[in-house]
Amino acid sequence: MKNRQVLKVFNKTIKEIMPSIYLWLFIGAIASALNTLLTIMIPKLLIDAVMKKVTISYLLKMLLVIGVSKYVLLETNKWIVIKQNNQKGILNQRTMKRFAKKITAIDYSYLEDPDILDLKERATFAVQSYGALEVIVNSMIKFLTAVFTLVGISGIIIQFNYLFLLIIFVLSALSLVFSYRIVIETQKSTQLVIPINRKYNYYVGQCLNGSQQNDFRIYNMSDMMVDKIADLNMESMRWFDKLYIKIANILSIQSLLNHLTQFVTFTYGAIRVLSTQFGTKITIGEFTLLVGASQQFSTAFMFAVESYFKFIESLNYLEPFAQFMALPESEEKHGEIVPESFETLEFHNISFSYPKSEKKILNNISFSIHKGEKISIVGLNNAGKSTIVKLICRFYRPDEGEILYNGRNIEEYDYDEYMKILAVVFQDYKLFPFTIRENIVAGRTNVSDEEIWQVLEETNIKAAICELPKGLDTYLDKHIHEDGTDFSGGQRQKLAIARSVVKQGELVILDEPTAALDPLAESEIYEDFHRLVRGRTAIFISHRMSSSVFCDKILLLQDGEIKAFDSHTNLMKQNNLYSELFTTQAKNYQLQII
Ligand SMILES: Nc1ncnc2c1ncn2[C@@H]1O[C@H](COP(=O)(O)OP(=O)(O)OP(=O)(O)O)[C@@H](O)[C@H]1O
Repeated sequence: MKNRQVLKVFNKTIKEIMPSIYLWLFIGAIASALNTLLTIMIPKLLIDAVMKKVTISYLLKMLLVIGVSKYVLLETNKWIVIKQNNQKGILNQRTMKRFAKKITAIDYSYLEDPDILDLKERATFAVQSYGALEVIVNSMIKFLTAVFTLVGISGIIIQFNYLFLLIIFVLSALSLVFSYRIVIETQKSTQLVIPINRKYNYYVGQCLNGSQQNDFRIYNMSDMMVDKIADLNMESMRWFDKLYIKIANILSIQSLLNHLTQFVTFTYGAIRVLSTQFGTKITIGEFTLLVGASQQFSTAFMFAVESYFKFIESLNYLEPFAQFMALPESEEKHGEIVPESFETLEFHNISFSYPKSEKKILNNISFSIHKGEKISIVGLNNAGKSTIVKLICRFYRPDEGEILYNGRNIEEYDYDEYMKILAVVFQDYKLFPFTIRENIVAGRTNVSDEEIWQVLEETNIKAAICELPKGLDTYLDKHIHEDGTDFSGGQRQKLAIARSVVKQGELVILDEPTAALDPLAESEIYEDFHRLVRGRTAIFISHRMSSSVFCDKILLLQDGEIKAFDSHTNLMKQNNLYSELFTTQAKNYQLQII
């Protein structure tokens, strides 16, 4: 992405979340430049007045005017800086909010794509750790201030001699070439260190993760992890050491150039005071003005170019953020039709491979589910069962074929409206750090406590919640809420199932919903399954074959193809993977009973 496009995204983001910042930026720059110019002028005005032997009252009036002007400018500057800082704080908050919203809105497939995950990581670094938007605003303030100051100072110096202005300009420009090198070197090193830091943070995260401590202890991983972290730390330090040496060398050359500028200024000023060699003689007051202007010119010039490069550098940093923000959102792909009540869901010659993968996960599969049917999808690990769920959820698009809901391609439906049809418990379902009620209701309005308790009873988790002092209003994560609760895996799974039931989607999908349940709870869920989904259409995925007995039909998936789609009774009459899996599991259970 080019800088111009990144700037466009920046501009769009600012305009959307805080357009007033531009106005404050401009006013602040003018006030700051005026303050600098007045500071340069004051010694000249005072010295000239003293040299001209003005009256005391004139001098006092002059001091009063200067004092009041300086005070007003300083107060204005202070007030503007407070305002700007306040706005920058709000800008950061709003940017993160915007970014978080984008993450939830982009196409799901992106969140399983390693390149996009890397981009998200870099974008997070840009806006959170580096604060790219704030850095850009800061560099804009500095740049504008420096440009306004430069214009004023150049106007002063040119009154003395335009050649002198040229010399000061060339020396300042030379100094800046070295500043540019510092920016480039820093940028290069930071980019190189990002992958090392990512690994470092990953390993540190693994060490801090409480849930992994059991394996750490059993397999004695502690020393290996600590060594790995130390190695990565050393690796990043080596990069930074190299960078610091380079920067130190560049800074000493810059310092030399600054001394040269001072030498030229004082020599030229002294000649102008003492002789007419380079023009008419100047007063001591004008000499101080020349020296002050020359020093401020170098500083302002340095600021202007440095802030410009900082601006460009921040645009580079912001690039991943801009790229991420430009990713298409799921909602952008949707149609506008509001789906009607569930009648059929049909896979029509569907083939699918995951993005950036050659492997065909589903190969020309076709099947249909009718209203009220309970379907079990059965297959070995990696057969593509969860992939079917992801396609139904529109997380991915099929490469070939169509998925039809009530005879219409699911893409034609309004995304949010289509999502309302689905009540899914994923294999890796997540509950959120909100209250039990908020988790279960999940954004639905008008859900009565009675309804919630009824579902909780059916999913066998009511008793555990009743025991909690705050009941439904108990928070689900003790890490964040001290008075929260940490349910067991099985209890959480029951809550996730309850959430899907409360959602009242017309198509219920349970992908391995009972993996963390004990055998009793599992058997209750199976038995209650029909009641839980209350006559709705359901797709059920489980490796526990006994669950299929409760379903109307079993979809047998093997090597990306459908090998059978029939009832349990019919499938058991044949010799197929399903009957093999079923009898093997049943035999195991019988053996265990014996
Ligand atoms: N995001 C992804 N990118 C690339 N490949 C993927 C992705 N998700 C899944 N796969 C691959 O697709 C194949 C099918 O996975 P899927 O999860 O659909 O199988 P499954 O039948 O549900 O397996 P299991 O019974 O183990 O849950 C697997 O080989 C898996 O590695």
